Amino acid sequence: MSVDGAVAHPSRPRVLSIAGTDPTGGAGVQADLKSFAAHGAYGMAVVTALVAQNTRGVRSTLVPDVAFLRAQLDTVSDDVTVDAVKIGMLATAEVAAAVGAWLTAHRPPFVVLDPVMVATSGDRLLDDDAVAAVRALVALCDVVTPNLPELAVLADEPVATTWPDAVAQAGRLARRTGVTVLVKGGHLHAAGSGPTAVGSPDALVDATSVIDLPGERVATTSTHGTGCSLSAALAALRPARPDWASAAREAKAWLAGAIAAGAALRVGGGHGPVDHFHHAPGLGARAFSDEVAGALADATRDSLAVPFVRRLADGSLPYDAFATQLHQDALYLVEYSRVLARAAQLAPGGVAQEFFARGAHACLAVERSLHESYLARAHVRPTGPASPVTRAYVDHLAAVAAHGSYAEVVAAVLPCYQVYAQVGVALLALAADVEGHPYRDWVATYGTAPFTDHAALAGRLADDAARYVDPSTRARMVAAFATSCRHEVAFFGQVPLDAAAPSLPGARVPVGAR
Ligand SMILES: Nc1ncnc2c1ncn2[C@@H]1O[C@H](COP(=O)(O)OP(=O)(O)O)[C@@H](O)[C@H]1O
Ligand SMILES: Cc1ncc(COP(=O)(O)O)c(N)n1
Repeated sequence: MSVDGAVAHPSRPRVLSIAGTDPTGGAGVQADLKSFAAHGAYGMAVVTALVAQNTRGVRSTLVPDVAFLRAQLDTVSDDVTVDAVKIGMLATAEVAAAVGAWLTAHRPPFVVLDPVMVATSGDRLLDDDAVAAVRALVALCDVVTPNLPELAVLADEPVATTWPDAVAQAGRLARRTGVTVLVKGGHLHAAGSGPTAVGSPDALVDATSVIDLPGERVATTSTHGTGCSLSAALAALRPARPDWASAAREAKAWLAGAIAAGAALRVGGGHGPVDHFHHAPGLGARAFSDEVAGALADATRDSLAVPFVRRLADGSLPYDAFATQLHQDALYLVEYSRVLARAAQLAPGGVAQEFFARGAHACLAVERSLHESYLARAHVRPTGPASPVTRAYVDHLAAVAAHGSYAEVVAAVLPCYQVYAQVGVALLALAADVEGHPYRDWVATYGTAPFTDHAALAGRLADDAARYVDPSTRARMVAAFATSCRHEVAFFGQVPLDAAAPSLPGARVPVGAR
């Protein structure tokens, strides 16, 4: 008896695969477990046969003693409540009988049988003398999922060559056994009905009704394990769906996407597997912001340690030093605006394009207001070209903008938002302790919304951009971000403090993006 507390409702259906193996992961228990996970089920597996196979074919099969199979089955059911079962490759009559005996003793609520007989590669996976045992097992299940040749064997009739014939044959099998038949049309073309118009239909057929499950045919060789994956999806979905038809429709739609995405996996040179997780493309990917969080934290810490920033924090920074820095900032912003405009040009559209286009405009607006406010008040109004430090930063950004993809440009411009936001938040907290702090308003521009919101949104846009890039682009994104971080620190440290005049309190700052 299972002891896992059958009273409490489990967070996920507990679904068991009873099947053979495929070490290349496309069929058998390996495919079933992926299919279970892809549908949110907790997967378990009992192995009926060890199969040395790959996408090209089966080399050999080892069927463990049936006593060991029974031991595996009992080990599961003695401990775990099984909500649904998917049965696949049975290999021999003895294995089929042992599974039948276990099912009779421990009948889980939902049982799907994929009557595996021949692999996509053409290799036999069921002994000839095991057919009677599989037929006997059918009666113990809820749904059986034969392809056309398997349907013919179970019905003991010739292979159907047209789809209406196949559905009619499934109806006869359903009436004879009392079991629902999910008949699969993937073999229709091989059965000789021609490549046109038929698509890849399936149908859920019971004694009295036929539910069509139409499907487009995908032109691909990635069909290894399609039957395994479909039947496993059906078992995984059924405990959380109202009926078999809902589960089957959903499983079929998912499988179509999995087949279409299979070739991109680049697994094997024969009939490749399907992509069980095609519907979750971001799975396993680390967010770009998480990956560069260390570089951002280092740049923030190093910036806060720069004498210029420390004296900005305690309010003792001489005003002309501040003005000299802002002059460089203004020169920087004019060039940074061009790079943001490039990001807007390359952006996929929508929020990203608008964000960067607005940012490009805001830089020019802020540059103008810096001249009208802070710089106008300096004792000696700073003039002159960009410093080597400013130039180096701008050149780096321009190089990425000229040669890089959208994702790289976003990564390169991000530290300007994020280092300033983080430094701004820290400075604002420090400035709060200083009465009459002369730079409080300037600091607040970067340490509060909307600037901090803009920095966060820029981070999310970088995460979005990073999600689908290849590994080398991702590495260039990280490098561009890290380089910009170093330029940010150098930018804060570029004004020599000794030569500066005394501080001038009461500064006012325009609000806007940096
Ligand atoms: N080329 C294809 N395009 C779309 N769906 C397919 C294709 N080949 C098979 N299918 C679908 O995959 C599932 C398995 O079908 P089938 O190949 O008939 O069974 P099996 O894998 O057991 O031989 C069915 O839902 C079928 O409609
Ligand atoms: C262990 C095992 N079970 C089933 C299949 C059938 O695969 P397909 O779904 O491609 O017919 C297989 N190749 N290997």
